[in-house]
This record gives sequence, C-alpha cells and structure tokens, in this order.
Amino acid sequence: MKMHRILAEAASTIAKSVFREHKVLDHELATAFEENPKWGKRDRAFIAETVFEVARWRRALGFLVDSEETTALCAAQWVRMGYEIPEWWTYNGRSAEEIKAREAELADQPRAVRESIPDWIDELGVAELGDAWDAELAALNQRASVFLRVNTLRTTRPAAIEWLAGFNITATEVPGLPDALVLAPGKALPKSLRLDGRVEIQDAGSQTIAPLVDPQPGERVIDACSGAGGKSLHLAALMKADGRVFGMDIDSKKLAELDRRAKRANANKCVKSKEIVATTTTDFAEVADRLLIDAPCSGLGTLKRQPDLKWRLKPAQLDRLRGIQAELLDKYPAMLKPGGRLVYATCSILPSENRAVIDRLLAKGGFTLLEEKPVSPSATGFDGFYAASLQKNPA
Ligand SMILES: C[S@@+](CC[C@H](N)C(=O)[O-])C[C@H]1O[C@@H](n2cnc3c(N)ncnc32)[C@H](O)[C@@H]1O
Repeated sequence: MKMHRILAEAASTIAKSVFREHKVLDHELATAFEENPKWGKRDRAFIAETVFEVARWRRALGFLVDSEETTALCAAQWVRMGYEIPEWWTYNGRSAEEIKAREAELADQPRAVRESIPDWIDELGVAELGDAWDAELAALNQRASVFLRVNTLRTTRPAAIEWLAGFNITATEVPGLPDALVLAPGKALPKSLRLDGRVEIQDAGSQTIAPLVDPQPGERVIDACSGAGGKSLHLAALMKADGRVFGMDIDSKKLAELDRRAKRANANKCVKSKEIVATTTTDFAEVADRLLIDAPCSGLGTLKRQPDLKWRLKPAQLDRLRGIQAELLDKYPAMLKPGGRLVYATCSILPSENRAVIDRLLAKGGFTLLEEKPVSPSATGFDGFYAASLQKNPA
C-alpha cells in the first residue's frame, strides 16, 4: 500500500500535539479535517486510524520500535497496518523487519507495556479492581463501535434502521437496550445524519443510565451535570416530552449545545437548560421528582473512545475529581423532593469514584440505596459506567 507524505506528516503532527501538548485527540482530528476539506474518506480514515492506534498503543509501539519519538511510534503503527515505511520517513528507531520480529517479545513484557498504560493507572487498576483489572484493561484497548440512540420523539427503531439503510448504513439492534443501534464495524455516521435529530450518537453503556432514573411523564427531573445533554435528551424521550427536564451545568457553552440538540430532537418544550449559579440549589430546593448527578470523573471507562485520556490524566486530577464528586453529592440533593429518586452516575470503573462516593452519602443518612448498575467493558463490549439509584428518605 502506498502512503501519502502529507497524510503521514499530518498524522504524526496530531499525535505529537496530543503527547507533547496534552491536546485532546478528537478535537485535533476534527480541526485538521475541517482545515483540509480536500482529504477524502480514505485519507481521513488513514489519519484517524494512525493517531487513534498510536495513542492507544503508545507504550507497546515504543517497545517495538525502541523509541518514544512520535515519528518512530507512527512508523511502528504503519508496520502493524501493513504499510512499508517509506524511504522519505525519517525516524530514530528500529527497522520494519526488527519491529515485526519484536511483536513476539511483546507478550513477555510487563502488563503496563503490553497493554500500553501509564504505570500509575495500572497500579491503581490492580489496587481497586484486583483480578478483574486484566480483563477490563484488555477490553478498554479494543476499538470502539459506534452506538446510536434512536430518538423515540422523532421515529421508531425499525424506521430508523430503514432510514439509515437508505444511506447505505447498516445498523442493528443492541439486545437489552430498547432504543440502541450499533453500526457495522468501520462505519461512521455522516454529519448531516448526526444533525438530523432522529438518532443521537450515544454509547450503549451510557444508554443504561436514564432508564435507571425511571422518569415518568409529567414529572420534574433535574439533570444536574447535563453537559451537552446526552442523558437529558434520553430522559425527555422516556417521558414522551411530557413534563420538564432541567439540564444544568456550570459550562454555558455545553448548555447552548444542549439547546440546539433539544430543538433538533423535538424535545425543546420539555428540556430547559439552566446555568448553575450560587443560588441554584436554593432556587430549586425540593423541586425535582428525580435528580441525576452524572458527575465529572476520570473517564477511565471510555478509554476505547478516547485513548489519549490515559496519558493526560494525572493522580492529582483524580483526587480533585473525587473531591468534586463528594461535593456534588453534598449540595445537589437539596433540589430533590423528599421521597424522590437520586441517580449518581460516572463513566469510570474505579470503585473510589463510584461505590465509595455512595457509601459516604449513605453514612451521612437521609438516603436508601435502591440499586447499583455497574457496566463492565469486558462483560458488555460497551464503555464502562457506574450508576446507583437511591431514594431520598421521606421527611
Ligand atoms: C460526565 S460529564 C456530563 C455528560 C452529560 N451528562 C451527557 O450525558 O452528555 C460531567 C459534566 O459535569 C459538569 N460539571 C463540572 N462541575 C460541575 C458542577 N460543580 N456542577 C454541575 N456540573 C458540573 C461538566 O461541565 C460536565 O459537562
């Protein structure tokens, strides 16, 4: 296979900005694609595969090529992809033949190298998950499938499958999740279909959270960390857009995106965005029948989708996130009616961000645990999530 120099250089530049400047891979890729509209589908696929796999397998590739330089890591990845390393590609590291030969030795390397994860996360995984860490880590290194949630305010699942087939996109039902579809491997959803509102890109694991809130038509539901509203829109659909979902966040840009998405989804009469300010918890005191706290977290359950995250995340950041999680569970339940339901959720698989946070809430009193729902990447093939539903004890 022939490799184009401009594309190879673009991929290496993106990978470098991710590793050296801690840029977010997804954003860097989107910007590069926007700035280069002439790149075709195959060009984009080559760049995306290179940078995603280099980010995913950084340490393993480093072992193969015996270098940590991005140019060398890219060379090792291209060997894995079946390319010959072009003579114009200069890097300090082993040759293609040596790279291939070292694949066999990779199996004998420590897990953190083999599975390509910083030592501190590997140690944390073992400390928190014990024997289960091996399988979870391996699952988090798989390539992610594209999952969709059918917006039942606009269409039905069979009609959505047919609609997508009209664009030559094969989507199949995901067992156990009534609104979920998965695309055939390697297929993506073009932008025009993403902006249509009939379907939303939403991981299957994420689609297990809103049903746990169990919102009923006519109720008032607060989604206290709504971001751009992946779960707010799901809540509104489950309520048949009858009632109110307050999508709250401290980030007004994300709320503006929620407003746009709600309009496309036919949910804008039900979903109202509210920027969180100092008086929000008193303004909304005991207003909600149900409260979702989809807390900021390490995101370690989503490494398949954002492998660059593992190199950006630092122990101090994780400590800070645990502090925020505790603080949100301290403050936001004031917005819930007595007898109402609280759901706490994260996209982390670490018990210290999940059950430990709930245990502290339970120890303080005032809540009864109803159900816990961990989503294991190795057991499901989905992103990793955790959710716990609790009842606020009646007054
Ligand atoms: C896990 S993300 C939410 C994802 C979103 N629920 C979804 O389904 O698309 C966590 C969100 O919490 C927000 N956040 C951070 N600190 C917050 C705070 N103190 N109060 C409310 N939201 C906060 C972040 O801006 C971010 O959007």
